[in-house]
Amino acid sequence: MGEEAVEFSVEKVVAGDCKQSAVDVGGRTYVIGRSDDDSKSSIIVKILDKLTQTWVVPTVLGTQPTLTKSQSAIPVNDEKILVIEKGVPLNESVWFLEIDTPFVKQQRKIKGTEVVSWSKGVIGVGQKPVVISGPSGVGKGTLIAKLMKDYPSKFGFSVSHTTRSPREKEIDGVHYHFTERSKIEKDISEGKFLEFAHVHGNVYGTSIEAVESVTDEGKRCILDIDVQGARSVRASSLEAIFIFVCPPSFEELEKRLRARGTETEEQIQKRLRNARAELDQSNSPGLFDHLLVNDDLETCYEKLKKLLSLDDDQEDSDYLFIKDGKQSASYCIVSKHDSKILLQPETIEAKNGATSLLALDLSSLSGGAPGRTRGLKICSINSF
Ligand SMILES: Nc1nc2c(ncn2[C@@H]2O[C@H](COP(=O)(O)OP(=O)(O)O)[C@@H](O)[C@H]2O)c(=O)[nH]1
Ligand SMILES: Nc1ncnc2c1ncn2[C@@H]1O[C@H](COP(=O)(O)OP(=O)(O)O)[C@@H](O)[C@H]1O
Repeated sequence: MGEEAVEFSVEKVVAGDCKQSAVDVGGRTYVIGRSDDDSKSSIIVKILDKLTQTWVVPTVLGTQPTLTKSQSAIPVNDEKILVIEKGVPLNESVWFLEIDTPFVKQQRKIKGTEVVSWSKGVIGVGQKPVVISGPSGVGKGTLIAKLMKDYPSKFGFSVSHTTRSPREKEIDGVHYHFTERSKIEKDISEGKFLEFAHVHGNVYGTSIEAVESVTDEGKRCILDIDVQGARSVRASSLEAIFIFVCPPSFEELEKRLRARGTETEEQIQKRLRNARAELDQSNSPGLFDHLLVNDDLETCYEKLKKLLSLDDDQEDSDYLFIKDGKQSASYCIVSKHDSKILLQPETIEAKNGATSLLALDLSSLSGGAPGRTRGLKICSINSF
C-alpha cells in the first residue's frame, strides 16, 4: 500500500446521497464509496492530503459494511467518521470509519502505512455475558438448554469451536463448530479467538465473532467454557459474570457422566480426573462470582435465574430498536448537533409517514475497532 497515483478527483464526488462521499477532517479529505469500476465488490477509501494534493490509498482493516448503492457520511470528531449505508436494515446501516483512534494509530505504527479501520455501530451496550464453568457431567448444558428454551429472545449461546468429534445429537454450528485442529490453530494465531484451551485432549475455543454476534442481536451471551477459558476471559477486556456449577458429590458427578452415555470408559476416566482439578480451582480468589450446587435441577435452575435477573441492567428500548431495526430502510444524515445526529428516512413508506425521523445519540459510545462500536442510542424524533 502507500501512496499511489489515482485517476480520481474530488470533483466527481456529489455531496449527500451518492456513490461516493467526501468528508473533510483536519487537512484531509476522506472519500468513501463504491469503486468507479463496479466489478469490484468492495468499498473504497481514499485520502486526499489537501496541502500536498496527493492521494493515499490506506490499508483498510476490519469487516467492511455491506456494499450498497449509496451512503451518507459525516465526521464524528478527529478520530472517526460516521457512515450510514442505505437500503439495508437499520441494524446493519450504521458504521464508523476509524481514521485516528488509538487502535488505528497503533496499527499505523506496526504496519508502517496509512491505516483506517471499519467498526460496526451497535445499538445499546448489551448486557454482560455470562460464563458458566464446571466439571464435565455436572449439568451445565442442561441448565443452559433450559434457559435458552424459556427465554429464547433474551439469551444467546456462544457457539464454541472444538476439535472433538460430534456426539450423536449434536449439530454443527448449533452446539459447536466442529473444526480441524490446523484450522482452529490458524484462526487463533490470527487473533480471531477470545480464548482457547486444551480440554480432555481436544482444543476448544471461543471466537470473538461467537460472542459479538449474540450481543449484536440484543441478547445476553452465555459461554459454556472450562476453568482455563474462564481465567482467560477474566484476563481479557470482556466484562462478564462468572458462575461455577458444582455437583452435590463426586459420586453423583460420576453417576451423571455414566448415565449420559456419550463417552467411552477411557474418556469418562479422563473427565473425572480433570473434574477434581476443576473443583479445586473453583475457589481461586477473584475467578468466579457465584458458585451454584446442581443437586435438584429445578432448585438450581431457579437460583441461576435469580442470579441473572440481579444483573438485569439492559434498557428494554434497546432491544425493541434492535428488533425493529431488522426491516430494510434508507436513512440519510440531515444534520449534527454536538453528539446527536438527525437521520431522515427515504423509503416510500417512510415518506408516507410510517417511519419517523430518527436521532442517533453518539454520546455514550464504547469500544471501537476491532469490529464493533457499542453504545449507540437511537430514538424516534418525537421522544428525543
Ligand atoms: N476454554 C473453553 N472451554 C470450552 C469451550 N467450549 C466448551 N468448553 C469446555 O470443554 C469441556 C468439554 O466440553 P464437552 O466436550 O462439550 O463435554 P461436556 O462438558 O462433558 O458436555 C467443558 O468443560 C466445556 O465447558 C470453549 O470454547 N473454550
Ligand atoms: N440436577 C441434576 N440431577 C440429575 N441429573 C442431572 C442434573 N443435571 C443434569 N443432569 C443429567 O446429567 C447428565 C450430564 O449433564 P450435562 O448437562 O450434559 O452436563 P455438562 O454439560 O456439565 O457436561 C445429563 O444426562 C443430564 O440429564
